[in-house]
Amino acid sequence: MAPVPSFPVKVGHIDDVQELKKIKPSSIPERFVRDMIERPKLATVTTPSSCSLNIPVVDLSRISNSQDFHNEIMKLSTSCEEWGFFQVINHGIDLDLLEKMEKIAMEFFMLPLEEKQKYPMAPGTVQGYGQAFVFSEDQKLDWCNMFALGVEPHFIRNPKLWPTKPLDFSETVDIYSREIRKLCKKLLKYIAMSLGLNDDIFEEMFGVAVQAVRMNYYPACPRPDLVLGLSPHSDGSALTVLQQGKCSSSVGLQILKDNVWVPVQPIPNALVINIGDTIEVLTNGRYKSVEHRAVTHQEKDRLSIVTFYAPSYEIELGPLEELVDENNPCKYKRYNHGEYSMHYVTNKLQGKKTLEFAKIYDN
Ligand SMILES: COC(=O)C(/C=C/C1=C(C)CCCC1(C)C)=C/O[C@H]1C=C(C)C(=O)O1
Ligand SMILES: O=C(O)CCC(=O)C(=O)O
Ligand SMILES: [Fe+2]
Repeated sequence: MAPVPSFPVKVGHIDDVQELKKIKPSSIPERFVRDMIERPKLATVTTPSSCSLNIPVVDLSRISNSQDFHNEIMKLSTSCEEWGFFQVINHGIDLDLLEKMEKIAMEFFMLPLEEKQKYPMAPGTVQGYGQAFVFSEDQKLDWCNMFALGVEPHFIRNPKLWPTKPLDFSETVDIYSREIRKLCKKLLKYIAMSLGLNDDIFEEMFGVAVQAVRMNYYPACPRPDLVLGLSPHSDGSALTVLQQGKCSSSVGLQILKDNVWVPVQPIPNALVINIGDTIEVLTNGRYKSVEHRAVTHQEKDRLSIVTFYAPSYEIELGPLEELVDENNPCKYKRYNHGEYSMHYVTNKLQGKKTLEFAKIYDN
């Protein structure tokens, strides 16, 4: 079963940030204003050390070339261990398709509010148009409009939430998702190789993988120093593939490395990949599901298109025995992924707190 909370959720009024921007309020509504500790530091005051760091870039064409294979797989391994994030170039996905996906996502967000509200995200759920992960009336809100759809397997789809406008929206999401699915399978093979495991291990274990797509639209914000585009979180997926909008050039994604928020500089035509909680658990913490967030910009808007790729809800998982020994004692319990998904989607985004579900604390 797809994870859906069964309890009633009262979230209060949630302002649509695109509409807010149009009425130009004299101040930012209180529900969006973050406590001091959470507020992002603007680029001008970001420490120089964090600015000079860049997440690694993995070139997939080098992995399929026998001469470069070893070095590139090593780079993939270091990226997953030290960063939990990397950008892939030469990923093989048709650039026109990426562009088309960006175009239809943008066209959707530019529709009148009444049209978008035909596909509402019900309080406490994660599919449709609105704000996900809001569970109470006093919870702070993100400066973001989201539109999310379950894609695979088909039973997680809610056909009522697939828009009829723009006309080619659903077809494009389907074609795009098929290509991203192939990429995820390929990446998981390489990740398995980088760990010295059988390259089919994840594919065989995952069953029919769950796949969802979320489009995040962050309008420009008059006070980016007070708000967050997206709250800090780690992803509950095995892998996440993130496409940053080309038209919107603002840098918005930040990852937490050694306690510093490091901005991810978009590389044209690259895709950002991050390790999700499932791979952290399976690798017994060797590959990290890293906390990340999005910030907004005073003048520029930003779009991101995010695919979550995860095992079937039926599977039981825990650290792979090959990655547990006396030097690396088992850090996570075994659990059912459907239960983890339910836990993930019924809790607010709060850094790495959701993964506490699986942690063993006594070693
Ligand atoms: C920040 O994370 C998410 O929005 C998210 C949601 C994914 C989903 C949908 C949009 C539709 C129904 C399925 C699913 C829960 C996957 C993250 O996805 C992660 C979280 C879990 C758990 C997971 O498996 O993928
Ligand atoms: O917009 C971004 O860059 C971050 C999106 C993200 O982390 C998510 O949707 O889970
Ligand atoms: Fe994320």
